[in-house]
Amino acid sequence: MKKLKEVTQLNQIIPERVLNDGLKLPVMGFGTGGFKGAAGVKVLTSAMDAGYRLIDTAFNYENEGTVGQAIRQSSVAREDLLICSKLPGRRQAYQEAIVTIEESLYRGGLDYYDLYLIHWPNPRIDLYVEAWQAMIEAKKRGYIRSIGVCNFLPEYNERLIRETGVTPSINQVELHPFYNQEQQRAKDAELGIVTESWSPLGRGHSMLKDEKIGEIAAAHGKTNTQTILRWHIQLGALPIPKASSLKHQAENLDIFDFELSEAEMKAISAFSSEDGRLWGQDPRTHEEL
Ligand SMILES: NC(=O)C1=CN([C@@H]2O[C@H](COP(=O)(O)OP(=O)(O)OC[C@H]3O[C@@H](n4cnc5c(N)ncnc54)[C@H](OP(=O)(O)O)[C@@H]3O)[C@@H](O)[C@H]2O)C=CC1
Ligand SMILES: O=C(O)C(=O)[C@@H](O)[C@H](O)C(=O)CO
Repeated sequence: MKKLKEVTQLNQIIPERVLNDGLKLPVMGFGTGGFKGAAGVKVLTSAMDAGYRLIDTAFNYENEGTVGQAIRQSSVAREDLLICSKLPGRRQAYQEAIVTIEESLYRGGLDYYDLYLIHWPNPRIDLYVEAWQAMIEAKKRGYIRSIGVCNFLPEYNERLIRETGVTPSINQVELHPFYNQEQQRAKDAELGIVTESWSPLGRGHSMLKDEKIGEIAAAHGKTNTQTILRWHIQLGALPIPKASSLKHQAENLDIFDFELSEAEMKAISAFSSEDGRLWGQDPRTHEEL
């Protein structure tokens, strides 16, 4: 793997990678679930000003407006930011999906989203292919630059590709040391899809204080959180940690000057188990509307 430090450009804290449709994304983004209103705007402008460029929101977070307001207040130009939102499960029927994407744009006060993802597959309802067709159309209309999915098992992605000929650029899935998604990552990579890690820190899980991870972290003069984020990057996954204080935001950005060894990577991956999903959200059965 090319050392990430080598590909970092001037004035750009986070290195970039290229998606299968040519869109360039920072290798780490910023999660926004729960950041709303004036307090949310403050957190988000702080994150943008600190160096985060890829911002992850969703129709269902009810904070696309907060994200839009933060964009207008931050020191960063809109075109230098990559804003991602998501289509809720209850809006997967074709026409509803188109209108929802338009509504997402109005909520954010934006002309376009850089990325838009199907939030959950909800296979029982069986509308995700129709939703995908709407996303393809929304991209053609210029509402979205790049389209992807969340929580899609390999068979769901294969079906999208088979039935529409269009491969998602991103698959955002639960991924952290307790659930390292080894098979999902391999299959995403085979299909040319970048795996993004949601809840990359397990939402403040005890892994942030774990002694074994602490020993690895100490060997590099880093914190557990930095070590876990670095593990995501070296796996080839794209983490989107959330952090409410500038202290944590800055700490989480400071991960591009060290490299974990193969043994250290393996030791962190070894926390994982088959039932390691922290909230039991198996996309086969877990539905979100
Ligand atoms: N597509 C999907 O289905 C899903 C997508 N997501 C997306 O993923 C994003 C990230 O996941 P999320 O569930 O929010 O949780 P994370 O795994 O990002 O964890 C966030 C928690 O970690 C803490 N934290 C962050 N940095 C540090 C640090 N340096 N030291 C100590 N604690 C720290 C935060 O505390 P503090 O605020 O005090 O810094 C917060 O409590 C979401 O916000 C959302 O955008 C999430 C779930 C599902
Ligand atoms: O945060 C998200 O994007 C979700 O999909 C959440 O609903 C998450 O799965 C959750 O918090 C469920 O309790």
